[in-house]
Amino acid sequence: MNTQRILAHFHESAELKIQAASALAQPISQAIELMFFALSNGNKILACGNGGSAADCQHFAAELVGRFERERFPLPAMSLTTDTSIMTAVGNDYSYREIFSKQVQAFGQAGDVLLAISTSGNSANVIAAVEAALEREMRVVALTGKDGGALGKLLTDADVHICVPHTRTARIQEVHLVTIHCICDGIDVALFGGDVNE
Ligand SMILES: O=C(CO)[C@@H](O)[C@H](O)[C@H](O)[C@H](O)COP(=O)(O)O
Ligand SMILES: [Zn+2]
Repeated sequence: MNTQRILAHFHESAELKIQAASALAQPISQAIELMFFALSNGNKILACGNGGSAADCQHFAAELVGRFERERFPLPAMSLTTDTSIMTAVGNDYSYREIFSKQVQAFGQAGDVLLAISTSGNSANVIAAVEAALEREMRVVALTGKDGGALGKLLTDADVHICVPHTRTARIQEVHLVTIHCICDGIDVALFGGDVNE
């Protein structure tokens, strides 16, 4: 295969990351503060998203419960994308739209944070989860792209919207991943101070 396409992917991805950094640094910093505040007060983080974003949720939860770059105690984060019995039962008996919102209603408590990931901001099940979270007085950190979709419009001033300025799903997901790593690093720095890579 012509390597031109491969080079184009790398270049577009790298250029977007550089371009998005200045726009996203502030909301990412707010997301770190919001999550650290919740964790410091005995609250937890729930995460939901579809497809590649489901994988991102699991990646994030693994880094909080296990570790990111430093040894530390486990932090309470849970991906709502992993229990196939819950998801198939709710999807089958109710609707696919409710597979995350029912779990938010079951596990979410006031003060918890929902990490809602959707590149379009228009996935009905992620939107329903955000609505359920807001009803429970949880805070929301939304990772989106494009124009933030319907999800972006639901958020309040107490929530954080990290909207990647691009239209291509794959590129948006790649920026979501570096954002997740920034958040994990920021939580570690908030816990322990400046780190090895400063
Ligand atoms: O990873 C990819 C595409 O790169 C896909 O699996 C993608 O995540 C799925 O099509 C999702 O259903 C897209 O949903 P969303 O990001 O618009 O909420
Ligand atoms: Zn993907």
